[in-house]
Amino acid sequence: MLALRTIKNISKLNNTRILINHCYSTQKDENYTPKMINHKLLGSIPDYVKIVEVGPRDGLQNEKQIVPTSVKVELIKMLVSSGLPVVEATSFVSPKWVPQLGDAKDVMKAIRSFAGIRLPVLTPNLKGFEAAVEAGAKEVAVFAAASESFSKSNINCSIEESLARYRDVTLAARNLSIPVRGYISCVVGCPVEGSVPPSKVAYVAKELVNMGCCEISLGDTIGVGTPGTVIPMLKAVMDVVPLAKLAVHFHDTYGQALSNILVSLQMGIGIVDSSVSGLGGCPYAKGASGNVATEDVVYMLNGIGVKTNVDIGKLVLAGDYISNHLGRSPGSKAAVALSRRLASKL
Ligand SMILES: CC(C)(COP(=O)([O-])OP(=O)([O-])OC[C@H]1O[C@@H](n2cnc3c(N)ncnc32)[C@H](O)[C@@H]1OP(=O)([O-])[O-])[C@@H](O)C(=O)NCCC(=O)NCCSC(=O)C[C@@](C)(O)CC(=O)[O-]
Repeated sequence: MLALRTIKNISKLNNTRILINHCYSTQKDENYTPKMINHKLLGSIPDYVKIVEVGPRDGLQNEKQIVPTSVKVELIKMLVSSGLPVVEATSFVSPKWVPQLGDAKDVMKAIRSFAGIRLPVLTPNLKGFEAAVEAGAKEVAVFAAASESFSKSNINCSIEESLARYRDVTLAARNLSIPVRGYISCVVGCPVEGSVPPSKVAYVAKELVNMGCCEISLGDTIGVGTPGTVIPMLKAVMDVVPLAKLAVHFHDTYGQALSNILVSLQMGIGIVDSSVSGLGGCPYAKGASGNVATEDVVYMLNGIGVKTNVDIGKLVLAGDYISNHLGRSPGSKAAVALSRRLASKL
């Protein structure tokens, strides 16, 4: 495992980029519309990317060994301190289905007073929504799928039944002025059905927007996508949903996540989901690996001059903290390389 002193110095390696990030600290992510810049190598891309950190939820939900609530809370605190604008905190789902997140109420109660940060939680139905609001959640997310088989195995109902449930959730949320994000799983491939038609993804996305979801996160749940399948899917969704509402959510099973993110940026998308240290995987998507690592995303965005406001050194510290707890090496190549590079200079 990496020495604390080593990691604490990583910020210095990225000195120039971090200065740029601090200059950008006035960026507001509410009602965020990407401002495009003409990149001399990559064409038109957003000048700022809003990173939605999903580590404490998507990252941990598949871990067999129960992580203590205090560790989850400390992880969220460290992620918040790195400058991330949104940290998805937990899920108000059935503890029988996802035992790891059975402490959602306690996590939410411990973090709800954190200032200047958005801490959404997943809610699969009205029961979850009501519990989340009672625990202090100010933002929620619903999660549908573009594949019938996955919908059934993940939330025990058909796509249409899930949309009906989410109409109830979005209506209740509107009455309380609570923003709702909509996830779509299996946007390019399903573990049971194989490839998924872009028109199906576009249909579900439009339904979620029509019921009031303010953002649509397009999830390659099993990480099978390449630019060859991601581009047609994004085109179909962009025909029916405003670009500013779209986020991408790539798992890195086949090592394609960064390429897929890059083409998404080139298509104008400015919101990217990722998980610290590459943690993650859906308990109902066998064989799927973790989400793309937040450290790797920030490293790439720093390298192409796209702002995020995130301090990569602090992010590496957070990744090391949770990896230490789980007893494994950090799952971010950038984190490992930055730490080694710094260690060799000490
Ligand atoms: C949706 C349900 C609840 C349906 O589960 P069900 O068994 O069909 O629900 P039910 O309505 O028949 O209720 C059964 C029991 O669950 C309870 N229950 C019912 N609702 C809740 C709730 N909200 N919170 C707590 N308890 C709940 C309910 O009270 C009852 O309790 P009992 O009477 O047996 O004691 C279940 O299937 C479930 O919880 N699924 C969640 C699965 C999950 O969390 N998957 C991972 C998240 S999605 C994901 O990771 C993909 C994503 C978003 O990251 C994007 C991507 O990568 O693709």
